[in-house]
Amino acid sequence: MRVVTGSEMRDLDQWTMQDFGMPGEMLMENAGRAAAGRMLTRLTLDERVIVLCGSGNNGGDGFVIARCLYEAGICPEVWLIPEENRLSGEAKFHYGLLLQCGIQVNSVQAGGKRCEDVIAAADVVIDAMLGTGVSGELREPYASLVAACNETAARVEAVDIPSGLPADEGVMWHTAVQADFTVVLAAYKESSFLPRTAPFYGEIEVVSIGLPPGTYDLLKYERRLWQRVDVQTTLPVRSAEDYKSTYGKGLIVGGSETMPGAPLLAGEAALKSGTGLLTLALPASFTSAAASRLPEAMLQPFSEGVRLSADVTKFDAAACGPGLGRDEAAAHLVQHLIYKTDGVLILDADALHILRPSELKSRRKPTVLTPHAGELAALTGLSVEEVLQAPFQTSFNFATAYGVYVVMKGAHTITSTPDGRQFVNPTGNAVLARGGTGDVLTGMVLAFTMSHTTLDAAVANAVYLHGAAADALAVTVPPHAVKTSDVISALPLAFQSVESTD
Ligand SMILES: NC(=O)C1=CN([C@@H]2O[C@H](COP(=O)(O)OP(=O)(O)OC[C@H]3O[C@@H](n4cnc5c(N)ncnc54)[C@H](O)[C@@H]3O)[C@@H](O)[C@H]2O)[C@@H](O)CC1
Ligand SMILES: Nc1ncnc2c1ncn2[C@@H]1O[C@H](COP(=O)(O)OP(=O)(O)O)[C@@H](O)[C@H]1O
Ligand SMILES: [K+]
Repeated sequence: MRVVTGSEMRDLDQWTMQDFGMPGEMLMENAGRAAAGRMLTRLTLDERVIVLCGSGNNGGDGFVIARCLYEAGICPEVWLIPEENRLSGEAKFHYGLLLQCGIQVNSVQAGGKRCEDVIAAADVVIDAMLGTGVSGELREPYASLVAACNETAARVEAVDIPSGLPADEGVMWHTAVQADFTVVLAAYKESSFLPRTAPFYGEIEVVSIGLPPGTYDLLKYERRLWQRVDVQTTLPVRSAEDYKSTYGKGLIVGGSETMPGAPLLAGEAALKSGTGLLTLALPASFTSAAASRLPEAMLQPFSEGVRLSADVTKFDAAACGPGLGRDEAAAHLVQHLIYKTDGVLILDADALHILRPSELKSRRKPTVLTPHAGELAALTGLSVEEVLQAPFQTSFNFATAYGVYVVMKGAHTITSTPDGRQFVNPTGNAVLARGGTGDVLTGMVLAFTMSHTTLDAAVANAVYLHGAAADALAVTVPPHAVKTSDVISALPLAFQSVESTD
């Protein structure tokens, strides 16, 4: 399932109409009919339904939806917001069809009965006022109608985008319809994954509108949801012939006097995600505690302030950062790993604060960075607010500029590849909003980079299953009564959830 910007969506529509030859009226019929189909699964014959139609193509979808509801025996009250003469193109065509069916259309501009009062008295409001074409502050009468939608007790179902909300990240916006459901046309829009804008969508359903196969390949960059089926088709199957080294030799470097637990969480997660041979490089003062907690791991003690004695070239993959601290010795360690490791290097937590980004360009083997918004802000010199406003662009820019994978963590983690593709993660919940869950992810990424055929799948699958473990926990335990190591304990449930055939 693709994730697009407003302008990419317009390109897709244009290619479908001009190059593929599908008339715009047909595309709009497909869109409206598909949206109506979803809405009809919730509508009952006794509900008072109002369809609000704007002047652009989103309004055109509203005319089609109204006609489809009539076909199904539901008589919505249709309201046209602009003057009739403002309609053009496909929207005008479908307005004409609606009138030919003998369906009455009320006009907001005509005066008399107030649309706001009808919205207040409705059971269901279908919001086809504004879609991807919205720009700037909402003008009247849209601003008042959006406010009325947000005051009514009715169920609000938006078409494509809740009116007023931008399709893209990074756009200033003012107010928007708070929908209960949004039937998204063809592809997710970026704003459905951003912390500030996602809540306006309510529950999202994506419908196909008949874009021809291969259309998405014409877009310059691939940006898509990483779904269960992707995990199912890329997760390696363990074979009876496997040996302990089949899944690689992994190294985790981290820990300091004040944060001894972080590398242990990463280590336990790596072991529970398939790693056969794991070495933990930790400050010498707590290796005995580590040995009793993780007897499966080998240990490389280092005295704080002293460099790592292990030959890092012997490892297939290394992860560095959890609990490491940010002093000069830690910075030397990170630099040492950047220059000396001969496999995949994963940098997380403190390592992200002390690395010099320019040094990443010297790496000949892949590098994976796993920052949250604050860490990506530190890496890029932007503010956290700027990163949160444009997570797609910020992580894309960093990944492509430095040739690294960037896993920007959040409620919808975005993985960017060095060549500019992006995968959005659908799993996870607020169970993960607690200290140490990022360390767990780091261990999983380490394990998966050594077991998977491609690094894209390794990173995206680790993120997916990390979230799936939290989802499995959330259905069995109240989210308050969880600690981070419970997420590791739930990993078998996460693996099972993708292995089952239902
Ligand atoms: N062929 C296509 O392009 C298709 C488009 N579709 C629909 O078309 C939508 C996009 O259509 P449009 O590009 O016509 O744009 P919209 O329908 O989103 O809105 C454009 C109209 O809104 C007005 N407007 C913009 N900003 C405003 C503001 N701040 N305050 C008040 N009015 C404002 C503009 O004057 C313009 O008339 C999609 O979201 C989707 O619902 C679907 O029908 C599928 C096919
Ligand atoms: N509300 C949430 N919904 C889904 N995932 C979340 C949420 N909050 C945090 N996460 C996930 O939890 C992890 C937190 O990582 P991080 O911020 O590095 O924590 P720490 O440094 O304490 O380990 C990330 O994988 C992030 O995507
Ligand atoms: K809308």
